[in-house]
Amino acid sequence: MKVGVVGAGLVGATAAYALTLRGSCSEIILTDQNGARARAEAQDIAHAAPVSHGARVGSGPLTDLRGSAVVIVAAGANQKPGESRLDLLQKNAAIFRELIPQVVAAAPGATLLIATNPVDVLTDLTARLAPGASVMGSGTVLDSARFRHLIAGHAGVDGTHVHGHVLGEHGDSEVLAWSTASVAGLPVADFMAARGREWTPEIRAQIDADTRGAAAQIIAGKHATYYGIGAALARITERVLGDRRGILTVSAPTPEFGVSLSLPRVVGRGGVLDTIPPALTGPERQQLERSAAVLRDALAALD
Ligand SMILES: NC(=O)C1=CN([C@@H]2O[C@H](COP(=O)(O)OP(=O)(O)OC[C@H]3O[C@@H](n4cnc5c(N)ncnc54)[C@H](O)[C@@H]3O)[C@@H](O)[C@H]2O)C=CC1
Ligand SMILES: CC(=O)C(=O)O
Repeated sequence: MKVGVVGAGLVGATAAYALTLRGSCSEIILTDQNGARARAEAQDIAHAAPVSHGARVGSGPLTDLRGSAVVIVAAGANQKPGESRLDLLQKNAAIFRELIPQVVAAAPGATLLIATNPVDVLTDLTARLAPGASVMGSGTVLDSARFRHLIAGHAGVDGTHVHGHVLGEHGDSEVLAWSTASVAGLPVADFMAARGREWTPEIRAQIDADTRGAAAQIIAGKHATYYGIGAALARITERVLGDRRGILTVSAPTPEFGVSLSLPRVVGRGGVLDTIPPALTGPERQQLERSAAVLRDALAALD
């Protein structure tokens, strides 16, 4: 039940904090090229352990990842205001080419959970750099949470009872699969009608814009996003550690599309156990094809 975190910046440290508060694992090791940062974050998070679930939280070099069942990779540059995730590709790919072989050497057998952006293309790159390893990206787990949160706000209910998937790229071309969305088992429009809530094409369009634009809005306000992704990474990790077989829209190499992207997948011990083909409408399927094409172009730019 040991989890490694590579990159102890805002995302890596927040994931470690979420794992600690949720009692997701018994040991967490933070590692970063900035050793002082990793040490300080580990020390700070360790102080939350005795008042939560008692996880052992430490820091060290990459070799200390040995024995990790899951290694979360959040090392690399984040977006500056106005930058897209794909703008980070060449910079973060260079980091991954050096880093991933060292991670695999230190923690053979670990499931590698990629968070660094552009997460889909870096998931593909990691799968190439670590042949045979279990590799997935956090994909659109965060975007699906944003989608559910926004629907829940209009429905006037707790977001855990809202279901709905964002598919494709974790990025500008992502697809809000409205046909998969439901509240209390009802299609969203039916639920809103049953509760007498306002539900119009304009509200749907605003939810689309706010889901797609959430990262840019938050980055404009505070330079980075980390709480949502921290919780999402903890949840994905728990599904692997506990072999929970949760359905999550993680990113993984997908032969049908020739690239890593997000689809609903069964996640348990060993990572992605199965992919559930979503029943999409024609226009949703076309959007998904377009999103895959964006990612294929980005991947080709790496070669
Ligand atoms: N997948 C998702 O949904 C999300 C992904 N992200 C991405 O996560 C990544 C990290 O973002 P932040 O934590 O905000 O950035 P940050 O700048 O706070 O942290 C990045 C850390 O990576 C470390 N690092 C860089 N190169 C390294 C190397 N070779 N070895 C070890 N450590 C190295 C840096 O020292 C730094 O501590 C970015 O690419 C960001 O875009 C951010 C939010 C959501
Ligand atoms: C930064 C990023 O990828 C997000 O918050 O969605």
